Amino acid sequence: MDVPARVRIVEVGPRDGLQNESGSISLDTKLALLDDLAEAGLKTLEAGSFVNPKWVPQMADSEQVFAQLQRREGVRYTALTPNIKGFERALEAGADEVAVFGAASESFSQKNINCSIAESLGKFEDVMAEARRHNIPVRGYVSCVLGCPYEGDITPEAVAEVTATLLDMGCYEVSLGDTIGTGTAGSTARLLETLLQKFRAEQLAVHCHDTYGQALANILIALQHGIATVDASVAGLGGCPYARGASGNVATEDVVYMLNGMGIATGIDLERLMTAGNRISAALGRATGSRTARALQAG
Ligand SMILES: CC(C)(COP(=O)([O-])OP(=O)([O-])OC[C@H]1O[C@@H](n2cnc3c(N)ncnc32)[C@H](O)[C@@H]1OP(=O)([O-])[O-])[C@@H](O)C(=O)NCCC(=O)NCCSC(=O)C[C@@](C)(O)CC(=O)[O-]
Repeated sequence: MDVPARVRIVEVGPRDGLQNESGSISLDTKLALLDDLAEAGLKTLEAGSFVNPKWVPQMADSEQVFAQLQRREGVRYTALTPNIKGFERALEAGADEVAVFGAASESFSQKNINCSIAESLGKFEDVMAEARRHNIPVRGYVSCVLGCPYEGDITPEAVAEVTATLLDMGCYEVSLGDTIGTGTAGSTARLLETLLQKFRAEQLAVHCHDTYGQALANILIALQHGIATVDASVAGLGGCPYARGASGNVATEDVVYMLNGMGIATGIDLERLMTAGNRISAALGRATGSRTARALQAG
């Protein structure tokens, strides 16, 4: 299959990237990051999450983030909402889109959102009904699609089952989370071959953590299977609080560099994106996790 001519990048750095940081990050730093990312041309920014602040304290100020962010024309500011309480908070805050997040692993579901997969899907139905009433698009996530920190291997059939339920209930797209980054080109291809017998490529996105250095290879496989939505995190920020040792998402800069080289359009300015990555890395007191940024800025 031909690779897509254009790829939409969903920037998850402000949420997935920052949610696991233990030090305090000022509201101004978060707002500057969102502004820098919009300036670089990103059109979908996952700006925060409306979860229990006791479990993910770094996202406790998501209301303030939404209240104070500098909205840009054509940019969608999105948030995670695990249940109706989260949805109500997101609605009140003015999120343009929300995401429900399930898992293909029972153990991960319990650790992450404190309920079974079946219970989580019931909660997402409630979110979906309210979202429909308010015309808010809902994205779905499935975590652990290529491995679980507690259960090990996960079958493509288990992923297909949760994906089907999320799409049936009205998610416009399902993002396939390789939460601990154990997937390889081989396992990604096997997963997608199963999923694409049931779903269209336009219904799927990939969300690759780079823990084992496999993310770009897995994204390339996804592109070759016609998938045209890729999640990424500027400067490779992040890690999942419920998956010990998980590194950040693939760095957005690295994805854009690869796509530029393949002649695939993204609408993103790599220089400006690196500026965004440098600023947030400096604010966090560390070097960027983007190999592209490190190489292009060396010397
Ligand atoms: C899901 C819950 C909320 C269930 O939490 P729970 O404890 O089962 O909820 P509950 O309904 O039993 O309520 C208990 C307390 O939580 C409060 N509560 C209940 N819901 C909310 C809410 N929405 N916002 C704020 N507060 C909430 C509720 O009000 C109550 O407060 P209390 O009466 O004790 O003071 C909890 O387990 C939680 O917050 N978990 C954190 C989940 C999370 O953010 N995980 C990280 C993101 S997922 C991820 O990173 C993976 C992804 C998406 O990137 C893809 C990939 O890489 O695979």
